[in-house]
Amino acid sequence: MKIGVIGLGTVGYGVVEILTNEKTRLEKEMKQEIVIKYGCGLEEVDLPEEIIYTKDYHDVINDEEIDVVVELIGGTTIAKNIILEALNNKKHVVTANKALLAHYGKEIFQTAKANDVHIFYEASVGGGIPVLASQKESLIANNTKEIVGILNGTTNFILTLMENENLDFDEALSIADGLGYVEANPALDLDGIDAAHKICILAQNGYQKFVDFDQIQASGIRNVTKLDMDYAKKLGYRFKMIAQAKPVKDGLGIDVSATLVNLNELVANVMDSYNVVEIDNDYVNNIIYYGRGAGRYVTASAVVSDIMKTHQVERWSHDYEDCKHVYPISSSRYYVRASKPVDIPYETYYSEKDDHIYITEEIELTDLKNKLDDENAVIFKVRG
Ligand SMILES: NC(=O)C1=CN([C@@H]2O[C@H](COP(=O)(O)OP(=O)(O)OC[C@H]3O[C@@H](n4cnc5c(N)ncnc54)[C@H](OP(=O)(O)O)[C@@H]3O)[C@@H](O)[C@H]2O)C=CC1
Ligand SMILES: N[C@@H](CC=O)C(=O)O
Repeated sequence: MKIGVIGLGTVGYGVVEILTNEKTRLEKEMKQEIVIKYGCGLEEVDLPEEIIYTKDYHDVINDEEIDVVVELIGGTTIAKNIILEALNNKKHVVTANKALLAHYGKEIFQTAKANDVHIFYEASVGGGIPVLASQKESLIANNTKEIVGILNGTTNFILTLMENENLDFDEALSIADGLGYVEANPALDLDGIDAAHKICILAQNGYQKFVDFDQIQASGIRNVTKLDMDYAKKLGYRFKMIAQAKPVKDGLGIDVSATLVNLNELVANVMDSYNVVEIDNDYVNNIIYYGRGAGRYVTASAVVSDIMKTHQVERWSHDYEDCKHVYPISSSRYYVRASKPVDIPYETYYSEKDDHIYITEEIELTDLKNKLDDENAVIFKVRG
């Protein structure tokens, strides 16, 4: 097997390290030689001497000897060209690029099929957690009822540090960045877009439908304050950025939002950069995947497994229909902080200083907003 790794940053360099350190064991397992022929990056890094360094990805995708191209530069422009050109050159592709797959998955999967080559992308969801392989292989007997998860390590890490270390938002973000968790554009993490990319990929594979990413509504954690975190805790809840997908009417309900989760729920206790994915299935019922969702070796672990897979298994099928509609999931219980008492259906009421805190009964968001005579009221979803 001859591999070219394009992108030698956090994940790409980790892939080179793991493949180099584990070469003997992996070769024995795969019963073949495993060679990284190229490392491609914009700036030269320290590579083992047998690996050819190049700045130009064309060297990799046009080399007839290369059979696996590993795309780890991120983004949706050059990365898209790399992947489509590599597939059209009959190379297997491995990527961690969730943004690209959420936006252009259909075109990419169809190009792989047309060229009779594999594309694997386990690292794109949940870092090192083998959740996509489980969906495509181990859970294939089941129809998926619901997918719920914490899918972004950066925001979970920030929420954890804000709560446990009393750090402010920017301090926590800077630590997450130093640990290699944060996207090149941090807004993707903070505004829930990265989690939306991941729930889009999980929903596609779970419901065998291509989802139009632009129809997904996502919000992030920028509006979560220490004040609301403290009130949530007093009422027995913790803030988590929850991604959710389930069948709704003639399509799928998909949502990403900062949500108060009951402390008795397992999801509420997933801290640090850990991710969790709960998949409710019709035969095997609820299955929970838990592990680190971001970081060099965590992510590189999934990429290396996928590289091996290109030489092991049948191609994953992506013969999906288009999902007709994506709906927001707006019927929920809500946390409301208002500056005066309000007339809404509620389960719990708490008041401190000038704040009036409610946990509502299940209600449609528009009905709740209509009933609230307070434009400045703070509203978050509640779970559990
Ligand atoms: N970090 C993580 O924990 C995770 C990352 N991912 C995904 O993995 C992918 C890589 O992420 P990550 O390693 O963190 O990103 P980095 O920014 O650390 O690495 C990307 C590397 O690609 C290089 N690069 C950019 N353009 C080119 C090009 N045209 N040719 C060659 N190299 C290029 C960059 O160089 P330069 O810096 O000079 O621009 C950089 O070194 C992304 O899709 C990301 O979303 C997925 C799961 C977890
Ligand atoms: N920025 C992402 C990296 C992994 O996907 C995250 O924080 O989860």
